[in-house]
Amino acid sequence: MSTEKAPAAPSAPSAVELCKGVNGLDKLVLREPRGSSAEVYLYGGHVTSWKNDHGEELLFVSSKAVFKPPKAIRGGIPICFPQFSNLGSLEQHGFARNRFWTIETDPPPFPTTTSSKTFVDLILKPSEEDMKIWPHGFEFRLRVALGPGGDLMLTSRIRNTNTDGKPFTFTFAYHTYFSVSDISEVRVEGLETLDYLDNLQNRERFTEQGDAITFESEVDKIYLSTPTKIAILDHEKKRTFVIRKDGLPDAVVWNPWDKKAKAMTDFGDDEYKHMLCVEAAAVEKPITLKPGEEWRGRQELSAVPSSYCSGQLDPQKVLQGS
Ligand SMILES: O=P(O)(O)OC[C@H]1O[C@@H](O)[C@H](O)[C@@H](O)[C@@H]1O
Repeated sequence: MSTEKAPAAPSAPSAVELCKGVNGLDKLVLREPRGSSAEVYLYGGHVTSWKNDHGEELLFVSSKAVFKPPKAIRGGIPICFPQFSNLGSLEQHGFARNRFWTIETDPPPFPTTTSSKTFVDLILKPSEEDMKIWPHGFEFRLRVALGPGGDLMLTSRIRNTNTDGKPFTFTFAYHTYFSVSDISEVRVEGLETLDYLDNLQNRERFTEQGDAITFESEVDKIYLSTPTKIAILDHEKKRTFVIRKDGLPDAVVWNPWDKKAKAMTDFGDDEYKHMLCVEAAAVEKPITLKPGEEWRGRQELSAVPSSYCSGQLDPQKVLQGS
């Protein structure tokens, strides 16, 4: 009887790899066979890169971003939790974006199975220090997945693990920085005629006009009860980003423009021209969870050639002649 081992099958390159990023911080790199990729830092549970199958970067990260705690990384997809903006007693946008998350190898099953095989599961639990500023037990599970066609999917599951019987309340946002060629050539579709709170005018409530949103000055608005699908059309790049969201009724639209850009130390003076934040969020109606309850909020991003998506060139509409 031969004791020789059969030759090992050639191993495929690992779809998810843990390596060192800027300043030696741990990051995970997800790769899809067709070429798309994503990067996630354990610091902040923060997606810092999403590339299509041509290797083009789709997210904006500032050239001046500081990859050093306690500063949150400027760009990519910071997670705002348990507080959006300054709507509470915590630091701006909460603390999840500047804590170290851990990899969870065997998370509780998802109610629906995703088609993606390229994903990573992270978890954040409060430290003793966190409990002093926000006295609640929670488990925040984040799955970052890359679809076969290059779609980037983020699913958050937040569970109340309080043992004192108390509920807790939070606000939330996926603070996504999209990379755009020229902000003055960009428009956002899906928010027309909606009500919004204007952060630049004491969060006063206004109603958006009927046209797609375009940009010619600073914008900082919280659109309320938005549709599940929002599109960002980048004419120069001939690219459309489609945001699909679930459990996140609001959408924050932010561009700091020139003056605020200059005031931010971790943001280049002219970089506002090349980014736009459209943030799937739950802000107006905070989420309350009783002990044992879990909330789920999901965002799915895709980047498609514009001609397939803009209202006028929708192939269905062209076929129907409307
Ligand atoms: O500088 P930060 O804390 O990352 O926040 C950036 C911006 O984030 C947006 O979501 C807010 O609406 C803005 O008001 C804020 O300026």
